[in-house]
Amino acid sequence: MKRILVMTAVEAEKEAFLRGVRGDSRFDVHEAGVGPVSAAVSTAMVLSSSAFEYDLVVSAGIGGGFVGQADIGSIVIASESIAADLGAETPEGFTGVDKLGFGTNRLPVEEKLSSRWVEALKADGQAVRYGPVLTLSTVTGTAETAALLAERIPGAAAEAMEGYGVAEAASRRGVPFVEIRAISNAVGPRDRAAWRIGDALAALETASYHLLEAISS
Ligand SMILES: O=C(O)c1cccc(C(=O)CC[C@H]2O[C@@H](n3cnc4c(=O)[nH]cnc43)[C@H](O)[C@@H]2O)c1
Repeated sequence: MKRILVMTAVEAEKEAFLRGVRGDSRFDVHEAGVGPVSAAVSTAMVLSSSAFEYDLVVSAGIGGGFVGQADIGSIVIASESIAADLGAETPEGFTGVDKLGFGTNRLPVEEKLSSRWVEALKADGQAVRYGPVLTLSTVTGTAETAALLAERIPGAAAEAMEGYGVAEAASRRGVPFVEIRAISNAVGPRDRAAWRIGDALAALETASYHLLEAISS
């Protein structure tokens, strides 16, 4: 693999990723900003202006883990990226754009690489989960919303705010996509005191190191 574009929301995530890949020159890491729109626009701008042809686009950062799926400090590698609030509120509950007939709110990942990444992390004894990662414009802040999301998307492992935007931009250019989330908090009642951002950034650094192994195997 010759050239990999990595999009993080903020600088702290970018720095953690760069530490993990030991400055490997195949990686271009950019800050995308917080949220799906900023992430999509930033990714599209890099892809359209870069002198490089990228072999892979990665959305990397911290995220919330669904209780029972991904503990704080663990890693989630996305099995798919889901725009979980892209749709309509109806009397029967949320209906996604796919069911409304307006396209899709699920985008695929590069599965072989994602699986190799999971195996490399497991071989190193890291806590890792392979499952759907939700992209939302609003951070879940109640147990009720967390339960609704988990019911609507069985197996949902993590939520964040950028992955689907990055995936959409990559998809438009036909570039394979993967997403990694290092878990900083539990999805549910808002409790900023419970965040473990430092632990999540350390996990993100470790995980990015194992991406080196996954792309080489
Ligand atoms: O103010 C709060 O209660 C709160 C709780 C969790 C996350 C936030 C953020 O503003 C984080 C935004 C930033 O970090 C990613 N992230 C991390 N945890 C989550 C989450 O549980 N749900 C969604 N995004 C999360 C996200 O990708 C952003 O880049 C505030």
